[in-house]
Amino acid sequence: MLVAGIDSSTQSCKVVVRDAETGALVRSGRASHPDGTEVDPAAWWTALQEAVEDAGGLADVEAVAVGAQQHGMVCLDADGQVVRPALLWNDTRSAQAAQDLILELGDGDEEAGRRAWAEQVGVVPVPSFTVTKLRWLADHEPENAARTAAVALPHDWLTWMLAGGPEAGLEALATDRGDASGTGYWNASTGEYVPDVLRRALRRDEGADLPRLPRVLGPSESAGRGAEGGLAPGAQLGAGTGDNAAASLGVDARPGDVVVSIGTSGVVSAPSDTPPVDPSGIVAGFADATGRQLPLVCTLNAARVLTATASILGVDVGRLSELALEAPSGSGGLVLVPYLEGERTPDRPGATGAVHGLTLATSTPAHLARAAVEGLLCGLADGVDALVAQGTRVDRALLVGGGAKSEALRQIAPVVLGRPVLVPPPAEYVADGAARQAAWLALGGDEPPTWGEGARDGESVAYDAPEDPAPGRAVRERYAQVRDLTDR
Ligand SMILES: Nc1ncnc2c1ncn2[C@@H]1O[C@H](COP(=O)(O)OP(=O)(O)O)[C@@H](O)[C@H]1O
Ligand SMILES: O=C(CO)[C@@H](O)[C@H](O)COP(=O)(O)O
Repeated sequence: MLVAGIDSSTQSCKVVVRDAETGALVRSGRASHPDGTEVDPAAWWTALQEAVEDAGGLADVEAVAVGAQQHGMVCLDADGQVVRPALLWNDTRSAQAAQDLILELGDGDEEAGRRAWAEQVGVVPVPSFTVTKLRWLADHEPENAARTAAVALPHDWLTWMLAGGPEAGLEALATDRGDASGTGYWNASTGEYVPDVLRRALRRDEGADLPRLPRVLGPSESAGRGAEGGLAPGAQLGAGTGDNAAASLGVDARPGDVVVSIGTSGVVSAPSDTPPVDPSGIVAGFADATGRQLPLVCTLNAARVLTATASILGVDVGRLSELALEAPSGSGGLVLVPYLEGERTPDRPGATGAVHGLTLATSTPAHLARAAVEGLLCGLADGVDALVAQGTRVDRALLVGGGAKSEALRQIAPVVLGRPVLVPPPAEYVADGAARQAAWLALGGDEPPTWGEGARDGESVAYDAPEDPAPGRAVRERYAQVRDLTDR
């Protein structure tokens, strides 16, 4: 029996077809997404069609599930038509909205507002979260806000499109705990939507209608069947989930593991039984795709820091990695603060990147290459510290995402993170997690199927934590000296 998993992420769409019982890879496909932080969902649908075709079609799969970039705001009108292009997780135009929503919940007191959000919703708004995008819409495009009859996320919308889209009706919209927890109006601790927050975001009066929200399915529940004549005709549709929850399932993260994902975003997340309550907003109280919690820290700048630095140096990312490994640990004091798209963690949506510590000695391509890798990792190491401060056990890091292909990043990660790092064989772990969820739906049972070594397309590579933690500490201390010397 075959199942399929989809990863509709920021930069591309990937499809894997795997054996439901063993997890063995049968075939795969991919297609690119357009650039930009505002994207017409039709582009995701086109890319999914191309990726499915590249993967040899889905006519023979029993079940399919979609993992996708989190938080994107997809507004639908009463006929199921998209109201405006989706605002993505890395679109920072709702920075003021985030600030306003914090202040409003605290009656003008920011600290009280942060505490109220952390306790009542499990997250403190940053511009990534859907709730802040809805407030932006209400303030800047009130006609579009008024036309919005339903709000979905990228994975909800793609799953619904597989089920027939507008013909299936808005009532067919479904989501899962993992992605719902990234909206800012669903609480992962209670498992409930928080309608008052949605009402507040949209500035709708008490008693006025609220847009329809997708039904929140359990981890192995069905979202219906693929429409006849569609991309996956008759296939069972899994609940799907956000890409980070899917990656956690795909890589089979266990307590003690922190998944470090170097994609467009940099993410550290760890499966847990305890929802975090972090008024600083650094650790978001998200849910996972197995029924548990997934405390998570996310930066806006990760793999693209490497491509941007490679472009400055006029080399490719392979050469960037070689250069980085030629420079000394700490890059001779050269630090690259990688806020190239503004930053979410720390919450500095208007910040820009910076280079500190240029001297004649550090003015070399190798020093800059290493500073890029170290800067990117220092931001993530701060995230790991924040997870630990919330009581999360972190024994080792599992490195995934496109940037994990960089040998320099692999070798420097244990130094900066101060922990052993395991790099699973290169694979599409988000799509794999979605496929495992689809297999769970198709096969039944209380737990997702255990996929052994047969599901792995290669060997994991282990990088030990350094015996001497001092160089790693020095890198982080130097980074901390200059991290905040940037505009907001
Ligand atoms: N060998 C490599 N070294 C560094 N970065 C790489 C390498 N291979 C791919 N990447 C980067 O990985 C990113 C894509 O990773 P991916 O996890 O698919 O991102 P996303 O899920 O956000 O679409 C791209 O920015 C690409 O440049
Ligand atoms: O906003 C977050 C997590 O909160 C991002 O992780 C997005 O989910 C996009 O992921 P990638 O495309 O970078 O994988």
